[in-house]
Amino acid sequence: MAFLDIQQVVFTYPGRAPVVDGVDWHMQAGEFHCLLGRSGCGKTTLLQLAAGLLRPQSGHIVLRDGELAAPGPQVGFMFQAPTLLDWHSALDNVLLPVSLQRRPTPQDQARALQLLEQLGLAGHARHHPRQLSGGQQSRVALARALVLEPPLLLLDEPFAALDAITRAELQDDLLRTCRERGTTVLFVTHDINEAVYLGDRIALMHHGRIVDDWTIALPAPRTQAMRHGAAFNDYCARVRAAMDRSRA
Ligand SMILES: Nc1ncnc2c1ncn2[C@@H]1O[C@H](COP(=O)(O)OP(=O)(O)OP(=O)(O)O)[C@@H](O)[C@H]1O
Repeated sequence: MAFLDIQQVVFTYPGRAPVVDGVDWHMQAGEFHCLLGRSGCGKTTLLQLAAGLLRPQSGHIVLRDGELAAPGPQVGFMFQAPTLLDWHSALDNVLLPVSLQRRPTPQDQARALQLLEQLGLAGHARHHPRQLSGGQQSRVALARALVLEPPLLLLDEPFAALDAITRAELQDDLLRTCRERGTTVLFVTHDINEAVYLGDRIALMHHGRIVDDWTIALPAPRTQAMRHGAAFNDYCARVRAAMDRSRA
């Protein structure tokens, strides 16, 4: 059985045609999948369904062996904007999902500090968001999404606002951190290059449906040098051609 099983899911906002229109998608534990598609095709809505933030009108979303009914500690999120609390330190921002449930223990603090360290922010735990760069704020948001050690991580264009170099660094940090923890990741992006670099699989969404998908057989761990190789660029060209076909 799949770790995350999206079965024939349909979702419609009131008064509109279905935005998610019969999606089937299956992920095994520890896999990293990218969801790619043009603006407005339904990617964020599908991610919100997978998070339990929206309920499908028909179909099922099964996480491990239970139907997903509501958001919970089994799912971590990160969205495009880091949305940190400016009056909290980086460390307290990372601990926020814990603080909302109970008083953080020394073990929680140690885990949050370890995440900050893994993400290259060891010296910034006491800094406030306004004292951090955009890339550093995104790292804090990523650590916050991981602090409860969710087995499933849902990411919605988390690096879209960053410059290319910072983005590439964060992609490597994300891959390493999730590999070390065995986290299963569903990652929404517009960027073909990003999807090929990160994904074990890519799903292409168009008008609420998955219209194409690819298994990316590049070696793991990914290295920046792979971006210049023939295999990488061949995958990018194939995905690009499918996106061009799905323009209508
Ligand atoms: N709360 C809402 N109420 C009504 N319609 C909505 C709502 N949220 C999204 N939509 C519509 O549903 C469609 C899909 O939106 P969604 O945000 O899922 O697309 P997306 O693929 O993530 O787009 P983008 O890449 O631009 O973020 C769009 O046409 C959007 O206008």
